[in-house]
Amino acid sequence: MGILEKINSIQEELNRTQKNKATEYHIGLLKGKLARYRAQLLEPTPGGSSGGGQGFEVQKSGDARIALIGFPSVGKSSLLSKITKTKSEVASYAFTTLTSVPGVLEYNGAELQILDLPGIIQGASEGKGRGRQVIATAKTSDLILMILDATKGGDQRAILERELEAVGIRLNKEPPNIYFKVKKAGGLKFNSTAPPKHLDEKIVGSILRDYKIHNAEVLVRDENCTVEDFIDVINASHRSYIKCLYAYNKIDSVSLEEVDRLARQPYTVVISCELDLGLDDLVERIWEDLSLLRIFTKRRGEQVKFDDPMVVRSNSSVENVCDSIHRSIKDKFRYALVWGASVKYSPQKCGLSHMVADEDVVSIVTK
Ligand SMILES: Nc1nc2c(ncn2[C@@H]2O[C@H](COP(=O)(O)OP(=O)(O)OP(=O)(O)O)[C@@H](O)[C@H]2O)c(=O)[nH]1
Ligand SMILES: [K+]
Ligand SMILES: [Mg+2]
Repeated sequence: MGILEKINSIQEELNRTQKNKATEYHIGLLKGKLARYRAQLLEPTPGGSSGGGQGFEVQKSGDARIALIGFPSVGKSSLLSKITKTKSEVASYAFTTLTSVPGVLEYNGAELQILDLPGIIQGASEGKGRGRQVIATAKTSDLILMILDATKGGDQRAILERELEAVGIRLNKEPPNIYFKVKKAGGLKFNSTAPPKHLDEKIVGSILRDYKIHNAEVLVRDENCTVEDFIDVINASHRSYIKCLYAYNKIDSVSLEEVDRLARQPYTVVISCELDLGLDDLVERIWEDLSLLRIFTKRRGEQVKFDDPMVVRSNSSVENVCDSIHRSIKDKFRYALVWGASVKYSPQKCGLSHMVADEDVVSIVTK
């Protein structure tokens, strides 16, 4: 049996199995197996073409990457053409876009790379259409912008989420709070800070045996962790935790009541590329979701250039700021003077580990 058939047969068995206390253990094991086969599917085959599918990978550029994901003809290319200077072909037929088309959105002094991609369809994660390549590209992004068609109701959103889930993308979720380490000997050491409600040593041990892992340390730090969370932790190298913003396009063609209903969904904005509605709000939400920080660097004796910020990721320290300026600056680092929201006094003398905040001014003092 090929991997795809194995995946399908497990999927069928999962669909057949009623969910209750008695089958919980069996379902957990099946899910563990499913994740193992899916991971194999994504491994590049030796000598052959890569299962993950690089295909049309574009060079990353700018301060962050945003991938446009959605069914065909929902308006991905229309959006790229609206919010960047790049023109991507727009047409009423499906699969107009056949490769990835990068555009640049300049906002708040940052350069954001927006990737227009071919439409994906149900079954994309198993290689339907160019789905596998599209999803592999989405996995490299800092934010997924899921474009949905407001006129098409139904479960577009859920179908796309399942396709992304199937290749290990986790949307708007933090990595599970479980410590996991494979050991050379000593069997399974299972511990938790508080008794987990949905996990126990028996299921954890069985899933690990299926992965041929016999010695490991597991510490569950959150009582709400599920079997799925534990499976994600074993497969951590295949998991990507990515923020997702949902944009319903074509709101010009539905009733106000429907627009209102869609706009109330979590992580959602409503837009019309055709009538230019909601696009400014969308860009602002993209910026917020990326949580980028603007840092103004100041050389000794010079004025701060407030029109030219340096952009770093959230949770950045003075050390990260140094690395963004120049690779070797850390070797000569004495201290940093920081003005702004991250310090009590302005300026304050700070070390490499000091965490910076949006719009801080940083001056590096070197030896
Ligand atoms: N009514 C309406 N139509 C729109 C809107 N935005 C795009 N369209 C139309 O939707 C159709 C598809 O637009 P595209 O931008 O090509 O869609 P796409 O998602 O890039 O399509 P593929 O590349 O084929 O996957 C075109 O006929 C557009 O004119 C909108 O806001 N309202
Ligand atoms: K189209
Ligand atoms: Mg397109």
